[in-house]
Amino acid sequence: MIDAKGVEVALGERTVLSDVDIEVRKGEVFGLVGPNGSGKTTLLRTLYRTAPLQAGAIEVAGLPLRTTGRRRLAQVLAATTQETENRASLTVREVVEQGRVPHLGLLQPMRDEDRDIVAKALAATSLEAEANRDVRTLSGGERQRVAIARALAQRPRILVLDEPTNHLDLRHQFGILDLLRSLANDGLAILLTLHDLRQAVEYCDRVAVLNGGRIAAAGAPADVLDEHLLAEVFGVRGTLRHTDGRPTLDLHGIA
Ligand SMILES: Nc1ncnc2c1ncn2[C@@H]1O[C@H](COP(=O)(O)OP(=O)(O)OP(=O)(O)O)[C@@H](O)[C@H]1O
Repeated sequence: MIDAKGVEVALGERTVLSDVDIEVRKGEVFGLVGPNGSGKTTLLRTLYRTAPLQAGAIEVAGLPLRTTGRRRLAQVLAATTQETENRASLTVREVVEQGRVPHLGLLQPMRDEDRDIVAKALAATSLEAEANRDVRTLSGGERQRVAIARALAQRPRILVLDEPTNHLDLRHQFGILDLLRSLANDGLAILLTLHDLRQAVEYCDRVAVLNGGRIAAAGAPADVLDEHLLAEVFGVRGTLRHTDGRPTLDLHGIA
């Protein structure tokens, strides 16, 4: 669903990503992890084209990113960014309805099926009770869920999320991760950045570790996030365990 090869990105004078390959498949939750400044957000930004691709090639749902139109791209790929700030006076429902825009003709009003999709996106993110509130009055966590609801309303094949658990209390973190898991089980390809390596181990089918703009390792989290890599890349001590056949990560502090 996402096939990136040899991605190189420079911002200003700095080369921020070099020789990055990733492949995200239908039905999987793929985590991008790495220390601060390692290039995670930049890699996501290349996908929605707010960071320039100097070299390499990216295909999304079989479409070459360089030559695909904005609207066509938005029909297959939806993204939530760290900037969930909304300055206009819109209700939660109106923001989520924006997700339908790539599927409607110019000036075409919302159809019943669009309203139904919006209602489902609001329900999936537990926002039904907030639907008529002005988004500017919401907490950071509530806005995060609005951004996810808008992306879901786009009915994409690929969902890209930059730190979707940021600002969320623990219950809503697990709620969102469970939701993403079930969306992947239904066939969506999900690419997300995460800082919490324990969540990456528990929720991601595969991860890629970015370090200094390069892929340091990629694969199943239990194969990748070993003691050596945790110390080398993240500077922490950690141990992987298997409980009831599922991997979990214990972190013990600074290496
Ligand atoms: N517009 C820019 N101009 C120059 N350098 C930039 C620009 N944007 C980001 N960078 C640099 O690119 C590098 C990668 O940044 P990026 O935001 O992709 O990292 P990240 O892994 O998402 O970090 P974090 O975990 O802190 O969110 C950093 O060193 C950052 O300072």
